[in-house]
Amino acid sequence: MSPAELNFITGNKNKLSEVKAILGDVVTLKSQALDLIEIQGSIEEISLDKCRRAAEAVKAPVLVEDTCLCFNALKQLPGPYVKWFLQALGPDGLNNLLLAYEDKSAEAVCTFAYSTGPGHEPVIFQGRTTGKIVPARGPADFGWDPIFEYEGQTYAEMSKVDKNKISHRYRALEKLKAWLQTQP
Ligand SMILES: O=c1nc[nH]c2c1ncn2[C@H]1C[C@H](O)[C@@H](COP(=O)(O)OP(=O)(O)OP(=O)(O)O)O1
Ligand SMILES: [Mg+2]
Repeated sequence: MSPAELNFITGNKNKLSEVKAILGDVVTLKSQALDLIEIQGSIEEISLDKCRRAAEAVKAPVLVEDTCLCFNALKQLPGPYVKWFLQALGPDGLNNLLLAYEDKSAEAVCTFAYSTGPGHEPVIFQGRTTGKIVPARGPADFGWDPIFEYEGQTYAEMSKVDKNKISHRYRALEKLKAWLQTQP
C-alpha cells in the first residue's frame, strides 16, 4: 500500500497548488513551508540534499522538489539557479539573456525527492519538458511561466489544467505516482 499521506516541504504556494491539482485524490497532501538551504551541484545532488535536510528538520517522511530552467545556448544555465536570476532580472531579463544567441531552446526540469525519514536515502523522480524562451506573454502569476513556450503557447497562456497535462512537474509526478503503487 502506498503512503496515504505525503508531506510536501516547499515555500512556494504555486508549486503546492499544482502538485495538489496533479495528484488529485491519489494521495492526501500535507504541506509545510520551510526555507531549506539549497547547495550548488548537479540537479540530482541538489534535490537529494534538500530532501535529507527536510527529513532531518521534520523528523518524518518528506517530499521536496527543485525546479530548474535550462537554456541550451547557455550550456544549461541558469538551471537550478533560475530562482536568483528571476529575482534579479525578472522574466524579461531572463529572455534578454538569449538575445545574443539564435538557439532559444530550453528545458524545464522538475526533480522530486522523497525520503521515509532522517537517515533514509531519498529516491528521486524527474520530469522534463522541452520548449523555447520567448518575450513574455500571458499573466505573470507564476515565476518564468510567461517566457516558456511549449507548442505555440507559453505556460502562462495555458489554463492550469492544460499546463498540468504537459508540464515538467506533471511528468515527474507521473513517475512518483507509479512508484507509490509499487510500495508495500
Ligand atoms: O512551473 C513553474 N513555472 C514557472 N516558474 C516556476 C515553476 N516552478 C518553479 N518556478 C520558479 C520558482 C523559483 O523562482 C524557481 C525554482 O526554484 P526552487 O528552489 O525550485 O523553488 P522555490 O524556492 O520557490 O520553492 P521551494 O521552497 O520548493 O524550493 O523557478
Ligand atoms: Mg527553493
